[in-house]
Amino acid sequence: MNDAGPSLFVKICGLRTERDVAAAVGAGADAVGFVFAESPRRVGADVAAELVRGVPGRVLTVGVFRDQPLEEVRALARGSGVRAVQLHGGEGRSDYAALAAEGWTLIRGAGVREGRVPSHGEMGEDILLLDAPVPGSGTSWDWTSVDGFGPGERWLLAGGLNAGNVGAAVAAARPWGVDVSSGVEVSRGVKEPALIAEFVRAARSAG
Ligand SMILES: O=C(O)c1ccccc1N[C@@H]1O[C@H](COP(=O)(O)O)[C@@H](O)[C@H]1O
Repeated sequence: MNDAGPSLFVKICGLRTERDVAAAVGAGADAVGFVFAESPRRVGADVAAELVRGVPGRVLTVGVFRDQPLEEVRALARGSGVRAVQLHGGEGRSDYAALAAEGWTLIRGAGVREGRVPSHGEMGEDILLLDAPVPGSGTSWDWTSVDGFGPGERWLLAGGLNAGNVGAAVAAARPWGVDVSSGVEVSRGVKEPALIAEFVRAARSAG
């Protein structure tokens, strides 16, 4: 995985077509996400596998799940060939431990409610993703409520980001990386290459 180093790690999520993947990879994204949870962005394992094959090794491929049985997560992650699993539901420590033992990089999606910011590593995740309470909804939250992550802690800021606000969000919260879906779409589930390029540029110049 690109360890981001001094520059901001950028993930583009909810890709559904070869055009989306080409736009994200061409713009210089560090990670691309494929949604297997209930969503207008949902893809099946076969479509995702085809898309994953077109992603260069320097880019982390991520499968996104929400409240799905562990067996289903395993089957979709294996079938698609993603290298990381992002969990957004009520999965427990034992689920994280089982998936970690099988070698996936684990991202924990956690909603920030009423300013309560979860701690990094509570479930044994590699990367914490702080999001709005409803993931993938394009809703933002109070980024200034984040305080106290150490420089070595890998956490992604997500929720309602776009090229116009990512600079201010990064300045306020100082994340390790950022993640976007709705903010690079022209309509729900439909990505726009120009918005992806603009987002990556804005994020990179902020971080
Ligand atoms: O995108 C979805 O539909 C989705 C469904 C279930 C879990 C997570 C989902 N997406 C994640 O939501 C955030 C950001 O979303 P947005 O930019 O506010 O639209 C991102 O982490 C996606 O991976």
